[in-house]
Amino acid sequence: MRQHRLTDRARSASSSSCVVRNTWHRPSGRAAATIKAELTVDRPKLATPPETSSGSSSDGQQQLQQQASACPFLASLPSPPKVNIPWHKRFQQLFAPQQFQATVLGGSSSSVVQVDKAIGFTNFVMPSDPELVRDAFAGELDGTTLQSNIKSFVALMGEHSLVLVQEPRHKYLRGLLQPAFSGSAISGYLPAIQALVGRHLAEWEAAGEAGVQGYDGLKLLTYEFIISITLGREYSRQEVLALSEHYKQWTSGFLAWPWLDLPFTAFGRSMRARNALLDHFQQAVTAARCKLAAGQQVPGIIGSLTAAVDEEGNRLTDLEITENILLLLLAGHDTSSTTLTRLLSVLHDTPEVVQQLRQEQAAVLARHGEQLTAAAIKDMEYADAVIRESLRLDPVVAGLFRVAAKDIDMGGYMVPKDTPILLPLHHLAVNDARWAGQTGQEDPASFHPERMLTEEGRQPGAQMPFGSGPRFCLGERLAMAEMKVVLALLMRQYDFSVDNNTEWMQAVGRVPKNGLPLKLRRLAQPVAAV
Ligand code: HEM
Repeated sequence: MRQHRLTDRARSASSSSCVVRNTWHRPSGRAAATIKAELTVDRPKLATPPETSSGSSSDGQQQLQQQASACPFLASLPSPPKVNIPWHKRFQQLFAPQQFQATVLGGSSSSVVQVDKAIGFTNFVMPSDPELVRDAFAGELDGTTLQSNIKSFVALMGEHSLVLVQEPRHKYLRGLLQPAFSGSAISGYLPAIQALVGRHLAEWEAAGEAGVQGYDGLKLLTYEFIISITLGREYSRQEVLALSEHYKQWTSGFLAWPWLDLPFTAFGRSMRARNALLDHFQQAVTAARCKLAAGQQVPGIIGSLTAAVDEEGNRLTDLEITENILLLLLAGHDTSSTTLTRLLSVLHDTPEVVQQLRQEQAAVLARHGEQLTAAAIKDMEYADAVIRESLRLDPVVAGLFRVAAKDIDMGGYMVPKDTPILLPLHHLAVNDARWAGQTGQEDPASFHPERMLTEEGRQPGAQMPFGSGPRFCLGERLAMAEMKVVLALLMRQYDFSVDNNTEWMQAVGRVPKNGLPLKLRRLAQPVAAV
């Protein structure tokens, strides 16, 4: 069905006419043609939004007060239909975001809904159309949306953190960080990644029948990975564990009350841990700058960051580098470990997928040899599909917030300036229209990597596990390379089993309550080139 979507964007607010840029939403989801139209609109009566129910409307009589926009066109639009979510269900937002999103969107066929404030919880609008979600991501570039910042997050991340700075500073900073994540940079990290993953697999094998806690093992692996690839050297286990203690203390502050930065408060302890991490990174930056000054190469992401220079010859300051290394620790650690944990769990139950992965490795070995080069990683199409399919069913980042930077038209509804916009990434991924109505192996609820290899499956569809727009995950290629190295080395040399008899709890993504006990046995006949 052809749907009309007016996005934004009042230019003149003072008269009864405003210039609006119209975009027409095509069912293909491709970027729409943009036309400028001069609209002269009589200010109509303000619309009262229809109310939809999640089965729990407070009194069924509530009428939303539409906030009037200064732009007559925007003022003529209705507010998104309201969904009433009882207070106790609002906690799902924290502990079961996927269920929360289904609760909010389940009862409405509208492309956008709104939810009121509740004690301790913000109000927000939630778009259910993937193209509106992409627009909200992209809106940071044309000033219609902003990244949302919460106080504790700003204090703990630091004002130079890429994830917090707003446009146009964000674009500038990202441009300086980008080379550290280019194809050639990742190619350079691959030998270290292969050696590191090989060491961890050998340790798990050495645990024999006692096995290891798979989730903890993967967390240690991805932590060591991000520390050593970022700081450009091998770290001893002792060093990794010491830094990991600071990391845990630091991240615990994200849930703490952020106004009392004192030694005995959780937030204060978290800030101390942040400082300890920054001190460590500062020493590494100083050493890297000395090496660069002496004309030596500095390996790792830190080498790229200390060498980065803009068109006018400006470099990143020490604080910009150290605060962004802190961000990489956060962005690149739990995300990959949770995805890999889910992967081990699902592969345990799908031996036919394991078999396919092994066949692919036999072919990759034949074409590229033992070394996992950039070409070999690129050649692992099936492993790529397996990871993307796992992220479809369980995107680690279940949802993200943005804020309306001004009054905007979202799918034909008026969303006032400063309204939080909750982007339901999990709900979109599992309800992707590409697989709707399929049955058997292809049922949308089934793990079926082959769907990702079809022409349709190669398109992004409603799946955005790495986000979209100007803040699309900077580490996506590095994360995919890391996860493919783990899959490749595991499949080539080992048989494995996990204890899947567990509940999954919400943390950064869903994690196993039982720690996912894991046993690794070396294959009697390792996968060989064919
Ligand atoms: C499975 C693994 C990963 C997933 C699912 C993931 C997901 C995401 C998502 C959804 C965003 C967008 C956030 C937003 O729009 O506000 C993001 C941003 C980001 N990610 Fe990842 N990520 C992963 C791994 C990594 C790794 C390994 C690194 C670095 C080593 C990394 C670095 C970043 C950075 C720096 C940003 C901020 C980009 C910006 O604001 O411009 N990520 N990631």
